[in-house]
Amino acid sequence: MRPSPARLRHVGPPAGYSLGRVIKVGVLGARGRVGVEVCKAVHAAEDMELVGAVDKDDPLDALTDAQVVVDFTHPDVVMSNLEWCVGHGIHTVVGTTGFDAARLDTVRGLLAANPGTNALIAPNFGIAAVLMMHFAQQAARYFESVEIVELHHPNKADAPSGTARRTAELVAEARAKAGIGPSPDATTSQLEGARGASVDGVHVHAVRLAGLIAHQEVILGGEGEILTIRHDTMSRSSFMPGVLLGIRRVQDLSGLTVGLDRLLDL
Ligand SMILES: NC(=O)C1=CN([C@@H]2O[C@H](COP(=O)(O)OP(=O)(O)OC[C@H]3O[C@@H](n4cnc5c(N)ncnc54)[C@H](OP(=O)(O)O)[C@@H]3O)[C@@H](O)[C@H]2O)C=CC1
Ligand SMILES: O=C(O)C1=N[C@H](C(=O)O)C[C@H](O)C1
Repeated sequence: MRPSPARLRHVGPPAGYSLGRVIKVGVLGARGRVGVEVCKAVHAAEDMELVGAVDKDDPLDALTDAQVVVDFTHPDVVMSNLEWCVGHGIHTVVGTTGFDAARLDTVRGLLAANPGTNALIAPNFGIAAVLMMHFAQQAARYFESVEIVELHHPNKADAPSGTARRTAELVAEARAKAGIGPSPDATTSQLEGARGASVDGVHVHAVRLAGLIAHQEVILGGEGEILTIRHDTMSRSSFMPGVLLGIRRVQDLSGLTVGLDRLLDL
């Protein structure tokens, strides 16, 4: 028998896990591009039951029976969704983007007021995307220059992407730890926006283009050479193994966990 690749070992039910234990799952954003995939994946999982599928203007009460709610909605509504779920003692797995340090602190406060309720918030549930971020963080300390280009479908609400923001934070953290200063840049005259947004000092450029799904390049430059780390999402089904892993694990976490990397052996 062919050995299963490590990525599959990480995403199936853990060894010793009883398939008799069915997790009741609700989905917020159920008619959205990702929400539809989540409903299909939960429905197909033997150890899960889809007990509520809610979209814009549907009553949240439809989620009352859920043990875990998955949220792929919109940065403008995710905080009130979280408030409702945590207030009802329901664990959450959140893919919706738009979380900065202040929002994460608010979530920590909500969870502290409802002990025993946990949340997993991840800017990207794709295993390859998580590895791309991890490799970028590892490489960051060896290069003088770094910039990030993220490329997405034109219906995306936020820019830059949550993944690009998080990658920039991780890269900036690694550079600071290694004592590397800002990337060299002698620009003195520019059209506003030409150099992208600065996230913790790392320049991030956002492309919105018909035909794309979700893609990112981290470009690192040093003496006479360039390293490009690129990730391409070819289908939104790629997020599902990570989402299912989050659903299976969130009940055993403690309070707030940020990033799918925290559930993997990286
Ligand atoms: N972490 C990850 O791996 C990934 C994260 N994302 C993020 O997930 C989010 C959703 O992405 P995507 O599926 O493409 O977006 P969509 O716009 O396709 O889906 C969002 C859905 O949520 C609905 N919605 C809006 N408000 C509410 C509400 N208050 N309650 C319930 N449902 C609501 C929307 O309805 P309507 O259209 O009527 O407004 C829509 O059907 C984004 O923030 C995106 O960046 C996306 C892919 C992967
Ligand atoms: O909106 C999307 O499509 C995606 N959003 C997430 C992000 O903002 O990083 C994840 C992925 O890039 C797809």
